[in-house]
Amino acid sequence: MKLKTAVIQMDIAFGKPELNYTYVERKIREVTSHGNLDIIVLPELWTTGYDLTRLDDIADNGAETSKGLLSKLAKEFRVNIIGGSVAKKTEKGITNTMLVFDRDGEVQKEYSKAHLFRLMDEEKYLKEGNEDGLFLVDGEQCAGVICYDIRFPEWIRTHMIKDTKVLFVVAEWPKPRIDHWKTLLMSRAIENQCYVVACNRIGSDPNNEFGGKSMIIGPWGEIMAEGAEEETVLFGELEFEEVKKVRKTIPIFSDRRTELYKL
Ligand SMILES: NC(=O)CCC(=O)C(=O)O
Repeated sequence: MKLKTAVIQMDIAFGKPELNYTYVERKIREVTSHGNLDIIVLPELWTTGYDLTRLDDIADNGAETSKGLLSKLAKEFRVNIIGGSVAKKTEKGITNTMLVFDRDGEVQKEYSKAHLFRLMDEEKYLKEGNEDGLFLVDGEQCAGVICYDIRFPEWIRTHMIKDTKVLFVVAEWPKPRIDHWKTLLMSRAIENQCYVVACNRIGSDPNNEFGGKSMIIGPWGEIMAEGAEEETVLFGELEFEEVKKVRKTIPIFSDRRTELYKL
């Protein structure tokens, strides 16, 4: 089975959810008009950007508005949507939450960022998640994590030992560390022998310039598509048989010596 995937690398209007909703709807209508797509991926915090000091006013209550829009589009175009993440207002606080929809527009997963990034003050305004990022896409095991999460290989590995074939990464990764971004994504793909589909934003906000370089990486570590620093859509086909082949050639999952690993 081959899944045609589109990664929407976009700018985000700082603290202006309405503008971002309009933009994302237009963009999804545009990419789906190019032909049959199976998966669409959006970046981190695409409704608000990192306007953290105003989150009390602009975070999405229960993520209901974001869910309404993405569910409608997923159903209309019969496409899976890895809906980046949004600032979700809950009774316990605001979370940075990934929303995943299947082709019927049903929510398949909500994953809240487990590792909050202090360099961008996340811990002051957001509550961390405590659940895994596992979900199925068309019946195949996938996982999703958010930006800084990729610096924790042990967190990613806990997802990968479930025979997970694709790791989706949604991000707002700043330009000064874009080499880390690329190296970390490549490493996660090679060490887990999986596809990595990573969506970063471009543009800037009052505190950061973001680096783009969204990527689709194959299970052998090959770069299948890479964005520049401008608005773009990356396309790639994910073929689950490829993951099986790589894992058979170098069987790292069965060669693991977990009795030696003291974490
Ligand atoms: N939004 C984020 O989590 C950014 C993570 C980051 O920049 C890093 O260097 O890690």
